[in-house]
Amino acid sequence: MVDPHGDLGGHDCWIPLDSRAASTPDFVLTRTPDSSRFMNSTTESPSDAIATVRVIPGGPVCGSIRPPGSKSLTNRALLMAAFGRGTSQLEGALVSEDTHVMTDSLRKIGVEIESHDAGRTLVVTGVQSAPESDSPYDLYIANSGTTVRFLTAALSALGGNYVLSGVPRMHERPIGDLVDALSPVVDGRIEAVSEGGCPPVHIQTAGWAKHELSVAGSVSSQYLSGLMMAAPLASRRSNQPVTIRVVGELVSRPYVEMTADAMQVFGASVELQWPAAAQDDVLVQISGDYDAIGWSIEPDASAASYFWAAAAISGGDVTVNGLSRAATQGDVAFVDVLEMMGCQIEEGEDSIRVIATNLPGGQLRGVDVDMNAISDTVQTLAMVALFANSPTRVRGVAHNRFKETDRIGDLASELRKLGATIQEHDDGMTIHPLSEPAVSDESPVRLDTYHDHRMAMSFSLAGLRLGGIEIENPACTGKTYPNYWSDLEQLIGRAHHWTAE
Ligand SMILES: O=C(O)C1=C[C@@H](OP(=O)(O)O)[C@@H](O)[C@H](O)C1
Ligand SMILES: C=C(OP(=O)(O)O)C(=O)O
Repeated sequence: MVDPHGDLGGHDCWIPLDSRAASTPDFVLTRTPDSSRFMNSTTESPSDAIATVRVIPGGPVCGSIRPPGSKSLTNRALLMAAFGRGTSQLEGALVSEDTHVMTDSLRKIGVEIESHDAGRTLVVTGVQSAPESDSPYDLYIANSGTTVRFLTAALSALGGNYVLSGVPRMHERPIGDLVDALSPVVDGRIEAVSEGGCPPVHIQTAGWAKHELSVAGSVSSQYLSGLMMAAPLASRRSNQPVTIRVVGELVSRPYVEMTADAMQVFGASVELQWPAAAQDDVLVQISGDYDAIGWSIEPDASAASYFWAAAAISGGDVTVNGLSRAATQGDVAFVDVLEMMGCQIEEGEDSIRVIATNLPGGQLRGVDVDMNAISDTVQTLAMVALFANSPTRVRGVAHNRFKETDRIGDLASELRKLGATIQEHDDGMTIHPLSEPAVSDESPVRLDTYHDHRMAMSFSLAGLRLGGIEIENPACTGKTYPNYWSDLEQLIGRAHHWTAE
């Protein structure tokens, strides 16, 4: 028994991940040779695939971990390096489906990307002009919102002929507001062909002909981020700064600040003007171009939320390394919500530790919280809220209905299967404490994940306290975190239970 921090007040804690010598993960996801399915390559043969996983409940989770690189930063960095001047080196990149479809698409249109250290180091040589082709480039973007929205904007500014398509759910995820922003400015045509303005997206342009745009931001901030990152490509042609006006509400503001920060790291100049009054519009002015740089990518803060929540839910003590409150990613603010619920937060120079070992009576408090800025952590919070002593109201996340799945309606359905009382609201939900669980080792419950990585990772947290939770299609974490299950096993110090199809 190792006490990783030395002040755990008599709680039983496991050996911290960082100090466990030569531990071998029990679960490593790899694709089957035909790429059609995932399998656990430590125990399964290529013909098997994983059907469900159960996390075995136990005591407090204590230890430390460094999640893989940020998806949002990796896909921004890839895009800017791909169209920058010279060769950039990205360290600590995320290796996952969302970043794979970005690198794959960029390579397809002629961007040279060398991969080292199993994909965590990427050397990218930028291209400056539209690729030649008689027929459109077919780019597969799976269900990656960042990839389709960032590429749509950038490729329309670069010029060329492209079709971007993905999985069926991607063809239900809106991109109409971005296409409407681009249609009046492109020299050519752009169209989202599925009902309601959803991908596939068809692009055939010779770049942008104008340098003033308006975009709506109430469905996704990725439209504005995409336009901002595309602007330097358009400025090359016009030699004029680009001005973007956001009409109406803008969701997920920290991601726009992240875009501006990252663009400045790559040498572009960005002036972001936030409205002084509610009725004013957000205004962005962009000039300059992208230089080649060396950049080290932060660990993913949305992924970190699962480990911080594991401490809160289990009365444990978890340190996430590589992130501080000064991180570029807004999702580090998830620890503020845990603090409101009663957890103690300790910030190191390059780490954030969540301590829940000294909660009075082990009790978390329910909270009333606007999560518009940190909407990827709503599912994580919902799991913590089940174990609080009063209801939790989540506000400001109507846009969560447009993500990998309807993250309000579908989340409510799955929580109800566990016996929870949930009220659904237009802009969020109320989660009542789980007083009488409808799940146990004797009466297992199978939770659907809707191909949503965050559903799967969040449900694993409920499994730390409740026996019998079977999470279907655990491989869907591959969208942003292929090694989630083995990292969790190592952190909690016990193996999960797997079933094959
Ligand atoms: O810009 C980004 O990197 C992201 C923005 C957010 O999307 P919305 O702006 O659609 O909320 C977030 O949910 C997504 O995971 C990543
Ligand atoms: C919403 C998400 O991803 P995206 O919009 O980039 O597909 C997410 O990762 O939770």
